[in-house]
Amino acid sequence: MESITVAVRIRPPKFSEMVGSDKQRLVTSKKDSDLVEVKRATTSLTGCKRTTKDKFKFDYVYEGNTPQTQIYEDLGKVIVENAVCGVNCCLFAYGQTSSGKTHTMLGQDLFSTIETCKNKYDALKPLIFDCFKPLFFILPYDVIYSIYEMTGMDISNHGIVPRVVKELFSAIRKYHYYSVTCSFVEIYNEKITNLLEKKGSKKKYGTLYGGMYTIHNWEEARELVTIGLSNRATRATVMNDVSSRSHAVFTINVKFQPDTSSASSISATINLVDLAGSEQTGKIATSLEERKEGTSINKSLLHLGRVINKLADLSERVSKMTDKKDIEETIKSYHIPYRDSVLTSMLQGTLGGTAKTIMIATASPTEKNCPETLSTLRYASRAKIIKSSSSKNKEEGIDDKLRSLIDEAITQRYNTRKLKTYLLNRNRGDKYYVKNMVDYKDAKSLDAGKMMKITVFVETQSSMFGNEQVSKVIKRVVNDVSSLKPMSLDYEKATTKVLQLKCLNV
Ligand SMILES: Nc1ncnc2c1ncn2[C@@H]1O[C@H](COP(=O)(O)OP(=O)(O)OP(=O)(O)O)[C@@H](O)[C@H]1O
Repeated sequence: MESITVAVRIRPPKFSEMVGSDKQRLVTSKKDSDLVEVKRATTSLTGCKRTTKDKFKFDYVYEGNTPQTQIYEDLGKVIVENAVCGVNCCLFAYGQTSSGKTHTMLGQDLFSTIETCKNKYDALKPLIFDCFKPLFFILPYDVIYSIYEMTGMDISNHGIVPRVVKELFSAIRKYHYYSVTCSFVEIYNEKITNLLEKKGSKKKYGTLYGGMYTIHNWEEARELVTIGLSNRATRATVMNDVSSRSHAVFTINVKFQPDTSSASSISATINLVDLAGSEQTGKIATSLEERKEGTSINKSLLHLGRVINKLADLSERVSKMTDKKDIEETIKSYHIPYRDSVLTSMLQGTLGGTAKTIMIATASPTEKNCPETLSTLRYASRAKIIKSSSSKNKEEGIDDKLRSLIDEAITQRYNTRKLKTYLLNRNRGDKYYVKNMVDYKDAKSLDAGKMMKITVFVETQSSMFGNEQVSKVIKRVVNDVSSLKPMSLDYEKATTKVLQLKCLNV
């Protein structure tokens, strides 16, 4: 059993923090050290003023100038490596508002930012501490762009999410069969919203099935992330001009067949989470609505904390046991309250246990934020106790795959038949036409693409089945679908006509 990985990233001080009265930096980490030290002024019971030092030890501690590439190399790469071995993963960023969570998880697509901002200062604000900064203020964009293209340097400033997806595709591209689906949702006031489907977003890539978008390459994923980010609930607060007021969860399901000669496939789920700010409500809320929002954020972070505490408690108990049976039984009977909040229900299966879990605690370096920083570091220390033993998801054998295809085929066949009946009866008058169409609205869910996939799968792999009954079912479905093909054009026309009739209130 290993502890979950916990890293701390201290954001560089902002300009205002360097020149104002708040300039004293209290969070320090010695170079190449895994220690964070928080110095704070306290007053003893006798009234003496003194400086207290709180020390915390983590797996990684990053200071302000650590580049995004380094964070990815240490924390993101592990996620990809585990996922391609079939291990579920979760990486989440926790910290107060404006401490750098979104910067770490999503970062900025520098060139598209320059395109949209058309303002050097705004576009380059996030790069203020980058060593490339002087160049941007002297040279025009296109010259800079060409220099970076020529040198192949990665200055995209992308965060962990786009880098993980990019590397994931490079890792699985070599396999004969693979599928990647993703979703990007936000949890705001305990409600889940699909960030890829909100009004105004132009869905250019991917096909939606069961709430997940199928993506074929990293450019498609990048497009989806951009759409999602533009739909996210943000608001200017006293501490951050574009504060994220929701938890954003980017989920990737990956499935691939590593070996063409074997029929089994490997699958894994990755949850990448940018949590909403963990500060006390009073610190940034100025209106009733903001207070309500802050309370909801705090509540769900509290539930996450509870789950973390329970997982840590379970790990402590289990570490004292030696008998394998006792350990198994304790784990089985121990209740972890995942269902108490939307966030923890979503993360169940990728937090602790057999999953690879990584937490990045982000912190501000200034004195003013000292109480919040201490609270973040304490939360992170608690998470450090959680033990997990990453293990692979069960490989899906040919039987499982076949079973799910048959279930799918049977549903499709049912819909096909309904559609067929409808098409044959459609000449019986307009009223019947509409009623019938409503009755048979399920038929609309007939997915030609999916039937095609099943047919190809059956045709190419039928020799493997060796099961007469199974072959029969699949053959019947294939026949049904092909008999429907000539009618499908009519079906399109029929749908349009029904819509027209409905508008006329027939
Ligand atoms: N490591 C860093 N290097 C350079 N700039 C950073 C870094 N971390 C954060 N920033 C900048 O600080 C500002 C606030 O960061 P960010 O929006 O990521 O905070 P946050 O924790 O997500 O805040 P909120 O919870 O309010 O959304 C942004 O302008 C961001 O670009």
